[in-house]
Amino acid sequence: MSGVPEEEVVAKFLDASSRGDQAQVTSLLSAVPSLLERTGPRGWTALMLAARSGHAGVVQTLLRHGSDKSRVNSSGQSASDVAAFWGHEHVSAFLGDRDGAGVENYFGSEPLDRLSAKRSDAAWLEAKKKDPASVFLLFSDLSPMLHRDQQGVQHLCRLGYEAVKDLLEKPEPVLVFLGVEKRRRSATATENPSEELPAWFAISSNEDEAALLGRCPYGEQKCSFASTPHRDLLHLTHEDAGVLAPARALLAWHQRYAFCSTCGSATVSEEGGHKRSCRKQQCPSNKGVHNTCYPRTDPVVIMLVVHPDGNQCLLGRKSVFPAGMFSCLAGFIEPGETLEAAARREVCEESGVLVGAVRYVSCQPWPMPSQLMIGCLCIAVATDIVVDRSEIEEARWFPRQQVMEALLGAGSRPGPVQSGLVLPPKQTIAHQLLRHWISTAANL
Ligand SMILES: NC(=O)C1=CN([C@@H]2O[C@H](COP(=O)(O)OP(=O)(O)OC[C@H]3O[C@@H](n4cnc5c(N)ncnc54)[C@H](O)[C@@H]3O)[C@@H](O)[C@H]2O)C=CC1
Ligand SMILES: [Mg+2]
Ligand SMILES: [Mg+2]
Ligand SMILES: [Mg+2]
Ligand SMILES: [Zn+2]
Repeated sequence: MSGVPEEEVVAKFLDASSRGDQAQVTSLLSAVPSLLERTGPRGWTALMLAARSGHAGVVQTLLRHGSDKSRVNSSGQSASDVAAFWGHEHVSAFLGDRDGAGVENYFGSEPLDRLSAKRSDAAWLEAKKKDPASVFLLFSDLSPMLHRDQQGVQHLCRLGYEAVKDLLEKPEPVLVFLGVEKRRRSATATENPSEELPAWFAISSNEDEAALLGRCPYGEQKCSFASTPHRDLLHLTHEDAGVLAPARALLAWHQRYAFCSTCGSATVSEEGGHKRSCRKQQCPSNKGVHNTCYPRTDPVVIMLVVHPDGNQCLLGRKSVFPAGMFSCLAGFIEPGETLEAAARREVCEESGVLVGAVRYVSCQPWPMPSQLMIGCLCIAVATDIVVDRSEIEEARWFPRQQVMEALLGAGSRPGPVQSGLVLPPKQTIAHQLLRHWISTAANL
């Protein structure tokens, strides 16, 4: 058995994978390694077939041989999607990927341990600020300083204490303690478990941007400040995006809450930048429990509404979207409202469609400036569309096939695809809700 494998061998290999016959899978692979990525009907690989039947041993063998877990079948489903649909959680655990597509939403990773108890320990915070191992992220008007590495990947610039010392010495610098690095699970035996890992801070400055770039450790040519946050901040690594989300939301809050909303006096930053208290001692906001001194997070519900026929979904477009782009409907949750009620109200207000069941799927911090996007899948009970033109320009039911084709075409940047439909990029929860629907619909 050498050269291009015969169809018969391919069929035997795919069949062994579906049956969970690990011995046969291993022996066929060692004789013909190129079998690994061969596909059967509708683009199903051995990995997808093993995942569908929950054969963890075969899945691990195929992954060890280098099977590509990001590959999708002709319906746009990955092996991880298939395993999740059939409830094989033990299998989807090793098929999950952390860099974009599945399990974790962009802006949602938590690479730092927030250590909230240390925020009120002024001496500890002071020592951490001066620690040469500490990392400072520098922001100018809510834009972080970024640098591009040789592979073209964008990172947050990590500055040391010496580079920002003078900014820290200014009266009341806008500084936020973000947390300390998490200990890596593969810590070596020589590592001291009680040793503290580097602390991270975000600092905002209104100094001239060119002067700030001069502080960059990578050389000012390689660094820049993001000019269009909604676009430029979507191209960081997953971990950097997870640090940026709280940093930007907190700095935006400091920028906007310089005065007490109860009495109008100036406020002062406390607790490592996680609280702003009124300077006037007798102010009611300084007594009892008040939410005026804590950073705000605005809950927004975002819905993928599915037609009762199960084969179409409702998408809308705002007039500011790029040509051809449609996305999930979304709206702020109002005080005293459940997320289910908000989902039904926003869909009805914006499109006239009536929603029945609402099911939570996943959420995403959205630091522009401080929303928490709560993603739901909804089932429509009345499908006539009457658009509220003051909120959205158009809403339409899109067939599953068209969404699938557009998803396959939607990379990290929106771009026209054959179907004419442009979807938001994979870093948005809107995109992930669409993927979720496609992967849990027919053909599995
Ligand atoms: N990550 C993603 O995939 C997506 C994120 N979004 C975000 O969700 C947010 C909300 O979606 P919209 O359709 O605009 O909401 P929406 O349908 O509730 O309409 C927005 C209007 O609601 C009012 N409003 C009520 N509470 C508000 C608050 N706390 N802050 C600001 N405005 C408030 C304002 O008049 C505003 O113009 C957007 O700002 C956008 O940033 C929206 C869609 C996709
Ligand atoms: Mg609305
Ligand atoms: Mg809306
Ligand atoms: Mg609204
Ligand atoms: Zn006050």
